[in-house]
Amino acid sequence: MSNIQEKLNALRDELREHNYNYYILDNATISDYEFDMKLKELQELEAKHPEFYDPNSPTLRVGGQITKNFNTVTHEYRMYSLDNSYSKEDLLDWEKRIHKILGVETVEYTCELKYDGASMNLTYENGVLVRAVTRGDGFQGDEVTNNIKTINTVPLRLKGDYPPKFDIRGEIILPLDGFKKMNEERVANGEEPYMNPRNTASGSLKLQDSSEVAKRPLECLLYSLKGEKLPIATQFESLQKAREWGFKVPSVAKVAKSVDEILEFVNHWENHRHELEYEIDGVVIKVNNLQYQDELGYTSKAPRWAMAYKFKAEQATTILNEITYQVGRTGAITPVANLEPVLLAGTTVKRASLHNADQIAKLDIRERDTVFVEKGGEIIPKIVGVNFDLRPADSTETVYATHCPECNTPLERKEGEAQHYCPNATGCTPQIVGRIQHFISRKAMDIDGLGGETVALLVKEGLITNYADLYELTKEQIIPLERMAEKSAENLVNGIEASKNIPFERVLYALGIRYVGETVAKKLAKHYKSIEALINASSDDLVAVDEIGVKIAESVAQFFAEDTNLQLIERLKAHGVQLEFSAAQLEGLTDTLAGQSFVVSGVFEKVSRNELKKLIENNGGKVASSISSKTSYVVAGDKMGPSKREKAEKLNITILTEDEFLSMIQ
Ligand SMILES: NC(=O)c1ccc[n+]([C@@H]2O[C@H](COP(=O)([O-])OP(=O)(O)OC[C@H]3O[C@@H](n4cnc5c(N)ncnc54)[C@H](O)[C@@H]3O)[C@@H](O)[C@H]2O)c1
Ligand SMILES: [Zn+2]
Repeated sequence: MSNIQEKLNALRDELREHNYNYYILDNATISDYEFDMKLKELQELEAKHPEFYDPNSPTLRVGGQITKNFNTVTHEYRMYSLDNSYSKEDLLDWEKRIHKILGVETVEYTCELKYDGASMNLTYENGVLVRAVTRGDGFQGDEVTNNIKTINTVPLRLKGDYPPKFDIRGEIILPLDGFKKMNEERVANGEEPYMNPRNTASGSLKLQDSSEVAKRPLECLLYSLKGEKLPIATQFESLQKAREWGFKVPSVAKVAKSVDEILEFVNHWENHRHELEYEIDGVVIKVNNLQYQDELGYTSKAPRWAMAYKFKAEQATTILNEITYQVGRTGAITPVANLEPVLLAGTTVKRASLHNADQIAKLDIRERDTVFVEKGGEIIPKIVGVNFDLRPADSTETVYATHCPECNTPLERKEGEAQHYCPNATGCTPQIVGRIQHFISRKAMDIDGLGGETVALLVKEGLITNYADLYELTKEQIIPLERMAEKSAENLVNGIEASKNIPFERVLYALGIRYVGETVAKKLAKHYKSIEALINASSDDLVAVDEIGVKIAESVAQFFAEDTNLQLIERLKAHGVQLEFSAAQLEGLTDTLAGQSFVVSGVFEKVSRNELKKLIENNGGKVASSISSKTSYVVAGDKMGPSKREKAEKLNITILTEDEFLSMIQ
């Protein structure tokens, strides 16, 4: 094999690997810019050496794939990628090509934002959403209609003068605010935060359980119409129409009449991108006239009538002074890069997250290295690479911490987990403080008059070492503390007293059991009704509870296997904290429907649909949203959908009337 051919093959293989990491694993290992530069290198090599043509080259194909987890659907109109440009010269070249093909002197363009998410094709027939399919390899994609239906900004029914049948394309994105909230919740539950909004949006579409997708604040931004004889003449008009029919189409799009006007739009958004509620990675420029678009057509991978102008991720170069380690409330260790301060995306950055030991090893990051720092949608900036040319000659490989920086206990790492842990839960200060801070937090015991800093102070002064100690604090102990006075001390003690009324499910969440977030705590509380019953449940019992997986079950069982935890619970109980359902909560709760799954459809007479669902759950049953072979009963009211009825009959599932259902729980 010739050298050139070897090089071509190596580049193609490398890019295929990156495509796989990016589209399938949602876990890219190089920046988009680096990827684009490598792709460009391959393109140029291939152009010089047509003798090594490969129809499967990454330069000729859309990078994604279909997965085997969903129905595969062939797109009626192929979904393409976009060509990239990074400079004015690139744009001028493109314009020249367009003028030449069309044989005209001036062309109008629509400039739009390039939303950074996952592409989606929606099919509407008679104003109703019938199908949602991912881009896949461009020819075929995964049918994810059920997942897409959970997104509020996807209209299920259109309004206005929509065409009888058409496809519309858009980007599924996760707005920054929602992304931040999801991550805060994950961190509070002792889980690792998601890397960035794009990966999380794209990963969400691949979930098998649409009720999980529904919990994520995804949005769909639309940008293109496809269909036969659509009543539109320009791209700009199609955006307006789509908006009228009920789609979410950002209103910033502009018509430009020259490359200079395009660049004005580009520059504006490069500077103002941080004011948007979601991430963009550039601008998309499209020939406005649809007739012209037809004439220009497509290359093997992208339309000739459109061009992406990509922003480079905002990057800075600086020196990594020191790697330190932070200990979280669950004992999880996070390595932190302490940087020579540097200006990035409008703020001074001094620290960056290094995620875990694998990440450090993968990028071969060392102290005193010159590193590239990027800030995307992440809350904390991250290091994306090292400038190896500037590495000091006496540099040595980073040896990950072996002992806890706070209490010097040897760190542990469980099989299959990325994070190291300090196992010294009861003797390691940040874990002690973190657990108490979690206990008092708003969604947990919500203790008025007590904040995170005061907790740290109380621990430092040796007044408390666990959350049960809070209930033994006296006003006299608190008054002498820094920034405390008679009144604030009184508020604090009253706040602690009042927390004794917080219901059991929130107390359970407050205990800070790993993986037991708000939702899981509610489920467990409802199922077991008292801490006693929960303590006596084995890991196997726990797994049998609906929606409790092995990971959660083991974590719960392990928590209650520890004597120190049991002692804490005894003390909480003695102080009057709610460790079981109250009489009011217990009222109306039974196990009558345990193990049965219900689908509710139609309109009811005696109870509302929501009340009906509540009755099912309160009696131990499960409510599902769609009929499957796992459904035990369908409760049918007036106007039950004919397709649901048909499906239930086909699967031989008993259909109950409202009265029949109510008599089951009498
Ligand atoms: N870092 C990596 O390892 C890696 C690997 C593969 C791909 N990538 C990145 O992905 C890019 C190639 O990806 P691609 O083909 O998915 O897409 P792309 O991001 O280059 O452009 C095409 C996509 O842009 C989206 N888009 C957003 N707003 C749009 C708008 N207003 N109008 C039209 N389309 C809009 C559409 O989903 C469309 O499919 C590469 O250039 C690279 O930057 C990175
Ligand atoms: Zn420790």
